[in-house]
Amino acid sequence: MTKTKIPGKVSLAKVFKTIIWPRRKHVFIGLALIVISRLSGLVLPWASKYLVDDVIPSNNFDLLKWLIIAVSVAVTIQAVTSFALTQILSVEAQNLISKLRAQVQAHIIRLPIRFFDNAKTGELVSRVMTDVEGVRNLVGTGLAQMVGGVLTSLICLVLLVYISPLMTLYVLLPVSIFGLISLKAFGKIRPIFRERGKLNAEVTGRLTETLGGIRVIKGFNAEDQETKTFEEGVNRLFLNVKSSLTATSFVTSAATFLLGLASAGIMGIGGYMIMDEQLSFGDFLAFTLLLGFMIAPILQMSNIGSQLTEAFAGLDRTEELMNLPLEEDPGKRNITIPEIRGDVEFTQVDFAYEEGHDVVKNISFKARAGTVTALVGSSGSGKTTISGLVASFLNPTKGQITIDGHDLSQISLSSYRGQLGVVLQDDFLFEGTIRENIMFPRPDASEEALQEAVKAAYVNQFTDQFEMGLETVIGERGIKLSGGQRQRLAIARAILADPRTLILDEATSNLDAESEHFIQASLKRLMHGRTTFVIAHRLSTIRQADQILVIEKGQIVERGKHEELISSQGRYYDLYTYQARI
Ligand SMILES: Nc1ncnc2c1ncn2[C@@H]1O[C@H](COP(=O)(O)OP(=O)(O)OP(=O)(O)O)[C@@H](O)[C@H]1O
Repeated sequence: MTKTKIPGKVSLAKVFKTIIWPRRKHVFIGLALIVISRLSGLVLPWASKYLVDDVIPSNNFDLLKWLIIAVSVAVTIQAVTSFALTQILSVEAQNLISKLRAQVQAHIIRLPIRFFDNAKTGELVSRVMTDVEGVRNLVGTGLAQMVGGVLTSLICLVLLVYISPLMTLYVLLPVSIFGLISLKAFGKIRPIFRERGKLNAEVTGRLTETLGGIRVIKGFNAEDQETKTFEEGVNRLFLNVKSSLTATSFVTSAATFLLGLASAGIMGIGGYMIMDEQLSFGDFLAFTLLLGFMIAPILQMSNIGSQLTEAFAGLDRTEELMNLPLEEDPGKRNITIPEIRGDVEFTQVDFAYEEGHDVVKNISFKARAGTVTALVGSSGSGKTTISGLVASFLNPTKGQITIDGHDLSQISLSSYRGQLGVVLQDDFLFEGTIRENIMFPRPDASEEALQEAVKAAYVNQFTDQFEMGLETVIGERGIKLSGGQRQRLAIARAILADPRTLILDEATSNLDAESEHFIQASLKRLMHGRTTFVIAHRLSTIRQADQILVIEKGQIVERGKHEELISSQGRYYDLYTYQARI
């Protein structure tokens, strides 16, 4: 095989150790079956020799009967073994694909938020679903066919030599040339396959975004633009496939030509030898048939070779992802907090998305357990970044954040986030029922708890009017609900999750007075008794806050309660008066 020679992240040894060896039972059974299958396949050509040389000339009906029985048994064995082979190997390969997909998904979902800032969703989807598919060629019938093919070729070779060493020698020359050509060709194809995986992911990624943003695209009449971008993407994909097709078709044509040449030669040499009585008719017939059996797997090799190349290219890309370090590092995050009170403290915290460009600087404040801290300030001042630091989505580049006195960077994320709740502006709702969306952080919550949350967030105010009530399906991202309804649903979800610490990014949408009233009331209920950080846009929320932090250019420029800040007539007063962001 050519694969070991090509520089790549996944070596043949590693694939053998991690993918093939753990499935050795399946692979060995598969190989045994393929050997049996191929050996029984040889009975037919070998029987022809006896038919022509022994049965026909001497009218040997008894031998004819045995020959037919032998061929029928062999054909039956062949059929049964190839069926069993597919069952065992293909099923195991699909099983492996499912496991790998689950592993890759589990890894990706545990990568830090920063990874997702720089990745396209659709591209990641393609990496989970498509990149691992190639392994079916490693565990599935691809590898078995290849090994079986090599074996059949070798056995045929021995039989060919036995029949006529001279003709065999003549055949081996073009076959060796073909072998060299295909080795070279597959060396060229692997990088093309790697590139194809990348292109495929890019094109799928863009398409997913386009479909997700269909309203904006239609709103700006940008359909043509999007179609053009997509066409460019699929065209690049086409060019990639085309270049690999050129290499594979070259291999196939080379095979046809060289092997055709061999057959013509055999005709000549064989014909001459029969006339010269060095070779019997039966031998000639068996030689030609066996030659076919020897060559067929070699031809198949070009196909299997590209399948295996594809498998390796996909595994390379998967390996790249699996090597990315996870967000949760048990070596570093070794404090488990079973139950938090919710005292949060920032001490001289800096954070930069890009090295050297601090987005928040020297942030110090205390948020006592159960209090509400409102973050206000103009757009881009760093409010979301600070709340991301509280959620540990981001880690300070300098300074320290503590929860109940423990350094947040050392607390195990699962123990912390299990007690954290987030309600974001563009909240995550998925295709499913209202009930499923509310229960998703706590799928085992009781019906009473659910009903309580539904009431506390005034969700029943609108679900009662739906024919299906809580069982109403809301469409992808909650598209079938109004903005206010979506907010209430997200609040009900957080109430049901009952977190100790809460991050709330208030939606800015202007709602009618009644909706506004329900949302204010449900927010009040949600924030009660929890350490809350709220990026606040509602005056009512800000008035309730125990402390307001006014953020400008990543720094706290003012702090205090609403009345205090109004009376000091500083930045907050300006914001409040001009209603710039409040
Ligand atoms: N993922 C990111 N990568 C690089 N820079 C970012 C990223 N997210 C935010 N920034 C930058 O950090 C700064 C602060 O952004 P942040 O989102 O915290 O502001 P904000 O106060 O929440 O703004 P808004 O009220 O408009 O949501 C901005 O200048 C923004 O461009």
